[in-house]
Amino acid sequence: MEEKYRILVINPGSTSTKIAVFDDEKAIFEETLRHSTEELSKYDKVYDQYKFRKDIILEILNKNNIELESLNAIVGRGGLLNPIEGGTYKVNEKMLKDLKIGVQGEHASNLGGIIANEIAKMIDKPAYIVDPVVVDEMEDIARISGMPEIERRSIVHALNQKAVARRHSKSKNKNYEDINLIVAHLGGGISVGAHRKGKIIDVNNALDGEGPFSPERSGGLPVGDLVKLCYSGKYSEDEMKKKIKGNGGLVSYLNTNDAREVGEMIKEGNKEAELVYNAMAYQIAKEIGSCAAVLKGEVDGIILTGGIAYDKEFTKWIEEMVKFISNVYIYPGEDELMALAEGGLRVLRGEEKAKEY
Ligand SMILES: Nc1ncnc2c1ncn2[C@@H]1O[C@H](COP(=O)(O)OP(=O)(O)OP(=O)(O)O)[C@@H](O)[C@H]1O
Ligand SMILES: CCCC(=O)O
Repeated sequence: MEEKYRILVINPGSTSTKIAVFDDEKAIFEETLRHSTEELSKYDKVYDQYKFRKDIILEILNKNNIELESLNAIVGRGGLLNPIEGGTYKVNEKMLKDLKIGVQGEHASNLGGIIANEIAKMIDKPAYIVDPVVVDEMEDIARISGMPEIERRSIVHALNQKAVARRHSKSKNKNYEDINLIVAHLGGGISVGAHRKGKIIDVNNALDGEGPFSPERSGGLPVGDLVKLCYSGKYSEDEMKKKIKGNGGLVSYLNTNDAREVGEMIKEGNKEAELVYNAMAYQIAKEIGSCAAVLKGEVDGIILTGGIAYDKEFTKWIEEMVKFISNVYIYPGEDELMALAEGGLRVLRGEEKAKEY
């Protein structure tokens, strides 16, 4: 009989930690632990939160009668490590060091590998991360920015993009590694990736001012005007960074990062809201068009996923602009916990070898 595996998965976000325990592909419980600004403001750095978050996870496992010893592995969401190719990675010392210092910056997901490792150590079981946001499968040609001092980087919702792309391929009885897809993750940040035969060969950097604007990020900007604003004396460096990430996009025009609220504004006749929301769809469609060029027009499907993909009117605007390229498929929301479990299971079952960071 086939062996069964029990996996704890941990997905730390900026204001929450989502956890679940899976018996093979079946979630036996799932919980979102919310952290108030007050709780988190005690900590200077993201890394300093790890013990606080780990202790709550252990408490919840205990409350749900999950014996730590019953777990076969712990899988955390991977963070801003050095660029790596997609897959499941064993947490090792070098990774822990880079997650701790935030080698490419601070991000709540840096805690995923750290907490997974801490819990795994208690029971002498392996800890893994899967498809972190730094998955980098870009081709050399895509790295050239046009200014030698600046190289383009891949920062992408790889976990959800790859999980949805695999799920879609399976539904079409194809291997992800045999087809070409364009995947647009429409969340708080937006990344649009060109997937060629299982690799994301180009994508906009979703954290740092590339691609479409998003609910709270500016996306790409006219650079001359941006330089002028930086030197206008009106804003500090931190304030400028905040205008690009955090207070950019929908927030800067409409004072909300909630696409549902924008939908309500439009229903109430707010013309500015309509124009701005429409512009976000327009920029996403343009980015999909760029990916189609990267894939030389050989596109087996366009996938829209993430929270905003629930908005049928919004996805219709995009579809109208890009359906000439390929069929559009909608996978609303994200299933990152399941994606983490699937990544762990592929290794435990010997279908994939864990990679070394
Ligand atoms: N039913 C819905 N209809 C329209 N928009 C929605 C719906 N549900 C969520 N959203 C929007 O989706 C956005 C958040 O998406 P999501 O939850 O994927 O992002 P996140 O996990 O916070 O960030 P990220 O995906 O960048 O990691 C918000 O703007 C939210 O308003
Ligand atoms: C791709 C970066 C993840 C995020 O939106 O924070």
